[in-house]
Amino acid sequence: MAHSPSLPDRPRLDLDPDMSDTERLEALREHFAEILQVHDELTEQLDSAGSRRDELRTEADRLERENEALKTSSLYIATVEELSDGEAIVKQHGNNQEVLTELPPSMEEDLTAGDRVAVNDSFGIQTILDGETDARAQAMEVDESPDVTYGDIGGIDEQIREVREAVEEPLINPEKFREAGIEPPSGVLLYGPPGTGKTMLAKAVANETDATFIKMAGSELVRKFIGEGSRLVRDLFELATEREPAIIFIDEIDAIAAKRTESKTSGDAEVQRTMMQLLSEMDGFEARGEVRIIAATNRFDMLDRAILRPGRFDRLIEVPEPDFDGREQILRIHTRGMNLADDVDFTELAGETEGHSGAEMASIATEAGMFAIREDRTDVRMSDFEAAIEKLEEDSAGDPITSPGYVDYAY
Ligand SMILES: Nc1ncnc2c1ncn2[C@@H]1O[C@H](COP(=O)(O)OP(=O)(O)OP(=O)(O)O)[C@@H](O)[C@H]1O
Repeated sequence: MAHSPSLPDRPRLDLDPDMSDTERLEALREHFAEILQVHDELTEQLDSAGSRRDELRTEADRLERENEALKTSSLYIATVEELSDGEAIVKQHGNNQEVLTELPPSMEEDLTAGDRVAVNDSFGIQTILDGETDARAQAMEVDESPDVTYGDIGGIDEQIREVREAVEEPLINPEKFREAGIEPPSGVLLYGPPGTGKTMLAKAVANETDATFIKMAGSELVRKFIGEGSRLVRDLFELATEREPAIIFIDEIDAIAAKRTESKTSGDAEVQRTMMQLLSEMDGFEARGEVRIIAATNRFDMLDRAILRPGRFDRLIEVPEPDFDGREQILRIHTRGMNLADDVDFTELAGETEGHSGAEMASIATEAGMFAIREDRTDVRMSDFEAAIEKLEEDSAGDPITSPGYVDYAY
């Protein structure tokens, strides 16, 4: 904080009774001059205090605006663990951080331990969530306008064409199908190894058709929302109908639609109920208008064939690992914004990355950029890409899931 400047000393007037009139006059003149000087100094201090006040006012306005923005920004989800005397211990979901927070008086009566609440950055409780809103919000990722385009996806042009034909056409030109007297595919299943662009494809279709993208992960339904699976599947289709045109994307569908014999959770009636709900939603699908459904799996071999019957996921599209040209294209896409040195040779890099997925090609590009930054350079060189490939191979050597040779699925 700035200190206030000290005030000038008050001028003293010392008049000696023995002074002559001339001396008195001189002393008075001097005193007057001193008073004028003090006056000037005080005026100057007043001016600078005035401008400091203006500065503080601007700062206060800015803080107020920031405060408003904070109040309206995103909230975190937490669970109330204990309540006592106007205070509560809440535990934030995700990072499990526990915090003691003061209760707003208006909420004291309504809150009980175990309630789920929305808290702001300073853990102030903003609202009490009902269970339904909370699970729905957590289980589904809703994106009104995803920004992925077909141009961002490399090496799977044929798959893009097939998805456009099966999902985009029926949404944009439904009359074409009516006139030709054919039913568009009900659901599209994308299958293939991890990180090959399946999610990107679904997002790009939503973008291209101005549809809302609604994603649900099968594995989360089984792991996180035990007992809520079938209700959430119903909610998923309900939400899509509310937001149509919409693309429903069910990732890792094998988690809820595995063959009984192979599923680890085969005995789990809950998983079975979730799958039955999905099938019944899909069977009543035609009436739903502008909603299209895409699912993805890395484990095609595990799927219960019931979900592949006509009227359900009846268009299967394999999304394989990128080939030589695909890897080159993906690298080009992910280095579009980079400052590349002249020696970067994409063809050579594509040759050195056999067996790597699209996601791995993307991480090679990012890692190469990091190597350049670490060396304080702004251009990314061939040697950075080579170091990035080496790092990726070292990192995945001990990890059978991401290592290039992983072929645990059979089609
Ligand atoms: N064909 C591709 N073209 C460009 N980038 C790609 C491609 N495939 C993967 N990527 C990169 O990898 C990331 C992950 O890809 P995506 O989520 O689409 O894979 P996925 O097939 O859905 O994987 P998973 O089966 O693990 O869910 C993308 O965000 C993108 O950066």
